[in-house]
Amino acid sequence: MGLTGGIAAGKSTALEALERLGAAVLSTDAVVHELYASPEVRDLVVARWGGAVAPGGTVDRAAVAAHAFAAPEERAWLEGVLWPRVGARVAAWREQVVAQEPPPPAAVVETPLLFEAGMDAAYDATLAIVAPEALRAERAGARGHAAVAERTSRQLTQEQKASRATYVVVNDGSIEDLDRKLSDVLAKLNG
Ligand SMILES: CC(C)(COP(=O)(O)OP(=O)(O)OC[C@H]1O[C@@H](n2cnc3c(N)ncnc32)[C@H](O)[C@@H]1O)[C@@H](O)C(=O)NCCC(=O)NCCS
Ligand SMILES: Nc1ncnc2c1ncn2[C@@H]1O[C@H](COP(=O)(O)OP(=O)(O)OP(=O)(O)O)[C@@H](O)[C@H]1O
Repeated sequence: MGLTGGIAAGKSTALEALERLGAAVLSTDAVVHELYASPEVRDLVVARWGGAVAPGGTVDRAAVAAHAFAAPEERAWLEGVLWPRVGARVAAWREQVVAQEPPPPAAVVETPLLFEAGMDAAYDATLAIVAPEALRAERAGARGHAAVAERTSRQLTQEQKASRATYVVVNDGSIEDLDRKLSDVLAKLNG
């Protein structure tokens, strides 16, 4: 199942909850983090944007975001580098999950741009995590990501994500509420 949602809607929190409920889980944001730690991807971004994006040899994600969200062609270049590599990692992970005995109740991949990148076609079902705007703003504020407006403008709205998804979970309560809602989704998925 593919899991998505807007910035700070609670995608990672939902993924953790699904893992507690027994699902096999993978986050493409985490895969992207690993890719920046590889010399191959680091060298590609340094070749494009200069040594200041990897001071001391470690990629500075805020510096990458400043370049990537400054112009559509820069963002497209970065996505062209990362998405095929993310896709290969997801495919390898799925092969490993399929071989698990007993099989997990679900295999869930968190992908922020699931619909925008057309990656939803790779899944039997999709799940959108949504939350009221005020709550998202409050939760995102604690985060302090660079270029939030640019990221948001590149994404579908919460309503659009919800209308495309097989399942929708509103993350407006406690973690226990979220667990219960996700447990219902797993029951439907296997029902
Ligand atoms: C630009 C980068 C370095 C910023 O890193 P940072 O640590 O600040 O953010 P992080 O990666 O944790 O992402 C946080 C959120 O930003 C949003 N976001 C990330 N990339 C994009 C993008 N290309 N377009 C729109 N929103 C995005 C998502 O909602 C995501 O959940 C990084 O996000 C990146 O390399 N993005 C391009 C790859 C991509 O498209 N990733 C999305 C999952 S495949
Ligand atoms: N039900 C909840 N109750 C309390 N706090 C929550 C709940 N859901 C999420 N949060 C908090 O809100 C913040 C954002 O949640 P989370 O990181 O899961 O969102 P995300 O959609 O993965 O964000 P991003 O777009 O930044 O990757 C986190 O600090 C998380 O702990």
